[in-house]
Amino acid sequence: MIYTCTLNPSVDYVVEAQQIELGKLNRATKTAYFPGGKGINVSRVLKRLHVHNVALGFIGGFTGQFIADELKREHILTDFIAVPGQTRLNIKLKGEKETEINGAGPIISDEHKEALIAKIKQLKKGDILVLAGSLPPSVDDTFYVTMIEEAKKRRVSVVVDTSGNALKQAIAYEPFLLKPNQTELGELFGTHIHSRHQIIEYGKKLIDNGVQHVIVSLAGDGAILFHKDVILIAQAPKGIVKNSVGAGDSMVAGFLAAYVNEASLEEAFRYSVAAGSATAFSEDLCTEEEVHRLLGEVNITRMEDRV
Ligand SMILES: Nc1ncnc2c1ncn2[C@@H]1O[C@H](COP(=O)(O)OP(=O)(O)O)[C@@H](O)[C@H]1O
Ligand SMILES: O=P(O)(O)OC[C@H]1O[C@](O)(COP(=O)(O)O)[C@@H](O)[C@@H]1O
Repeated sequence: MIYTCTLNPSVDYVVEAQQIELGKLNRATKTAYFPGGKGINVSRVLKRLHVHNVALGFIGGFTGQFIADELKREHILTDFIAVPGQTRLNIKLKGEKETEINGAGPIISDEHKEALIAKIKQLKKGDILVLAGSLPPSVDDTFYVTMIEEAKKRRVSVVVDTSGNALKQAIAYEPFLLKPNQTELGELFGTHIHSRHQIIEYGKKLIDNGVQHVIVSLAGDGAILFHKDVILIAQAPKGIVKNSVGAGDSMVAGFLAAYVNEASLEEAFRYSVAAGSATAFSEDLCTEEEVHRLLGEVNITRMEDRV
């Protein structure tokens, strides 16, 4: 079974306006609410690709209830821990440019943290645990390490899609998959990445450190996959971007969906990039139909001689 874990879910409130001027009254032309947070997005895309999974994490208040209701409506299994306070509301402003304001999230007590660890202790050999997104301010960034340690004791494969220190600490545990974007990859090594050459250099370092698969996502420029001695470079399909929120999460889901269906590495990567782009070209997350439509448009080349 695949378990996703979102410590800090969100209701993503997407607001479109012709132009947005700070300090003035702006009128929206369109608004929408989506259940969000990185693990929850992974769960929603997996389900659309017919892969059963369970969404774990903390939810609270009317925003948390909205997430629980929406996932139920989509027939996604959940095992959330209800906490006092409100799940955050993340604002995604779409004017001439995309601007995001992500909330901080509620306070999580030690008792609730322990309740989540108890759920991780129930996982079994062969399960996959996806740890995705930021941590609420009251949760120390070593909490992911605690969860990874419990998962690894049980031979559960761990996927990590977060940033900052939490991501840095995860590397020592040789996760199954990391999906940093270019900025996050640079942060991991305390640098800014400006070239393809640097992406290759730092991607290889992650593999040399024991990470099993690394996908560095490059938004409209596609992605690069690293695994053992293999480096695959994908060009993303071209299209009109409607809402790129969740594109990275869709990549993780696409890769896992193909992996559990025993696809080859290249096919799993193709599926991953198609899912990311299908989400970027959709208002909500991708549909299976759109992912399949884009598969043939993902151009993958192999970088020879990984030395
Ligand atoms: N403008 C775009 N055109 C085509 N595909 C895109 C675009 N933006 C994102 N994608 C797809 O989504 C994937 C993840 O996007 P990215 O923005 O790098 O992730 P994140 O949201 O994690 O930063 C990309 O690798 C690509 O496949
Ligand atoms: O946990 P964080 O880092 O604040 O990110 C949460 C946000 O990320 C998202 O999961 C989208 O992530 P991506 O665009 O990176 O795929 C939104 O649904 C949510 O608002």
